Amino acid sequence: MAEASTAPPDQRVPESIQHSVLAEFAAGVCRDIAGGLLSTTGDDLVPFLEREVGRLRQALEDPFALGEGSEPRHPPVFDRRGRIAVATNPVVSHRNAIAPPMKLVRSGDECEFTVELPLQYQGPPSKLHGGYSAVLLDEALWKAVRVNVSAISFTRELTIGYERPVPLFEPVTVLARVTEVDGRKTFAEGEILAGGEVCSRAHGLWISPRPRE
Ligand SMILES: CCCCCCCCCCCC(=O)SCCNC(=O)CCNC(=O)[C@H](O)C(C)(C)COP(=O)(O)OP(=O)(O)OC[C@H]1O[C@@H](n2cnc3c(N)ncnc32)[C@H](O)[C@@H]1OP(=O)(O)O
Repeated sequence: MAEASTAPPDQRVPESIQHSVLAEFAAGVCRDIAGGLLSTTGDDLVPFLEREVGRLRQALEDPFALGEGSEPRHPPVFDRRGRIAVATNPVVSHRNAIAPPMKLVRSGDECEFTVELPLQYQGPPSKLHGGYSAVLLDEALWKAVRVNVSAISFTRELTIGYERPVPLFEPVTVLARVTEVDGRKTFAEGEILAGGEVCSRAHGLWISPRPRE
């Protein structure tokens, strides 16, 4: 049996829409298993796992039925050779089981995302782990920089203020915008909101690398 490759995805065999749909479905099952392992105890554990494995087995019996008449939930990105690029991003990619995934709902001067965090992101009871708030904000502010500045930039500084806990199990909004562009430096800010109230604020600096000599 072939082992899972650790090579970067662009070195793998070409993807199809159907493979992409199957992989996204499998990632969704993995997410449900990750959350369920934390909320399912005692005698409920075995039936829970059987159910989840059954969902995967059913999909594998007719893998391409999943894709019939449907588009991947995450529109495919094509590489320079016209192949589907595998989106590895650990915050927004539907194919990455670690990603919640956070969804971009508006893009422009301000970027808006929505996300609902299950139990595997818990810090305080029923609240989001603070480190994960920083992950969401890093991604959102980076996206605002990416949309508004042509050169690719990387996070140089990120400051987070935690004003209220971010709740799990309900939709929260993440907003981000650029505040200043100064040569290779771009400053951005943003917030996580729940029920219309700001829970966390972030500001930071993104820098595009110096052009190679
Ligand atoms: C294919 C891609 C897909 C990309 C896909 C990405 C997916 C989304 C990821 C989300 C975003 C991330 O997490 S990105 C990953 C996390 N970040 C990283 O790994 C970045 C690691 N850091 C770096 O690689 C580097 O530090 C860079 C490239 C960011 C900057 O390098 P550099 O060019 O050498 O920078 P440096 O000279 O130190 O600073 C540049 C200028 O900024 C000034 N400066 C530095 N800090 C500050 C500061 N706090 N406030 C004001 N100014 C500052 C300096 O004085 C200098 O001014 P002057 O002398 O010019 O006047």
